[in-house]
Amino acid sequence: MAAVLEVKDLKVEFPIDGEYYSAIEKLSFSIHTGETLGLVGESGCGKSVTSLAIMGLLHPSARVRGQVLLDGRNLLKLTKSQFNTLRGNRLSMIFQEPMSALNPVLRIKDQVGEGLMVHKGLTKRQAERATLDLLKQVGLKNASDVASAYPHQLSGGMQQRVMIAMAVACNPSLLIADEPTTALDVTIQAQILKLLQKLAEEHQMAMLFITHNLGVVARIAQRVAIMYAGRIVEHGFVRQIFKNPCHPYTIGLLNSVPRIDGERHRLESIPGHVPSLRDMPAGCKFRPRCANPECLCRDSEPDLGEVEPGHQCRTWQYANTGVSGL
Ligand SMILES: Nc1ncnc2c1ncn2[C@@H]1O[C@H](COP(=O)(O)OP(=O)(O)OP(=O)(O)O)[C@@H](O)[C@H]1O
Repeated sequence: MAAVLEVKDLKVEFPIDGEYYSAIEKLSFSIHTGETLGLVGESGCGKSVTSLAIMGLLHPSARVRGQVLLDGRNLLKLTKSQFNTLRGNRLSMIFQEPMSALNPVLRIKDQVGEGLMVHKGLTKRQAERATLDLLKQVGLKNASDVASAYPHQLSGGMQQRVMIAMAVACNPSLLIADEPTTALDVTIQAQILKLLQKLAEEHQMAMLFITHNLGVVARIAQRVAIMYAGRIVEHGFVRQIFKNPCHPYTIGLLNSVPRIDGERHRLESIPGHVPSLRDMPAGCKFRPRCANPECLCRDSEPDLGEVEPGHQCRTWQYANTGVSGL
């Protein structure tokens, strides 16, 4: 199957007090047609910087190296206007807070319709008809009432459905979903996950699903990349990561996921915190929080190595096994 998105050796640095500090390092992954990759990590691990780099929305002062290939085209080489054409068209994104992405003074039909007119060249009338279809597709039954409403007249779940309608309007190759259910209550979260799953299948989209919650990933993604301090520390199929987690950070994240099988157990949080960019430890970045710090981790950082086909981990145990591709 063809890779829709290939991120190769991405590095992002930000200037702080005149010096550059690295927020993303050695980041490589790919997503194929119809596939969802979950990108998981605590706050400050670099998930948003990754998505902003792909979307071409990083602050101009950021220094970006490596390659971000969408359908084989390196996005890091695009001009601003080429990026503007791509965004909302081949490349879409939905955010945690739909209200911050919707325009409060425009009716829903004008906001959804605008993308269709700009990117698909529809007339106003055609765009209105297509908008109604899209609103129905995302499960909004009273589509014509929703189309005439302003964002504040809709519930959070409805606003998120509208955002999803806008995001899939032009059949993107890649949809980035950044914590899209975090602000919603649990029942609505489940509905939105189901909707995204259905649309990804129907439209054969590749999806990058960003979250801090491994439990959510298990429900929507086929593969998962665990991120810590701007690096992928473990990567594999969801069943591999849940059955055989190998990196101490992944194990820590799994111990902090509430069980849904009803069995009660104590949730453990990982002691310590994600290092800030100016505070990165030498060697393994997780070492200060690790329950079993190995002496080797102090001096240098292990590369990703293969645990089993499709499953890679950044610990010394696997460091010299090589990686057959992500
Ligand atoms: N413009 C910037 N200038 C300097 N540092 C930045 C900038 N943007 C992000 N960072 C730093 O990069 C690191 C990664 O941040 P990022 O926002 O990607 O984390 P995250 O995993 O998405 O967290 P959250 O879940 O809270 O959004 C953090 O240490 C953050 O402080």
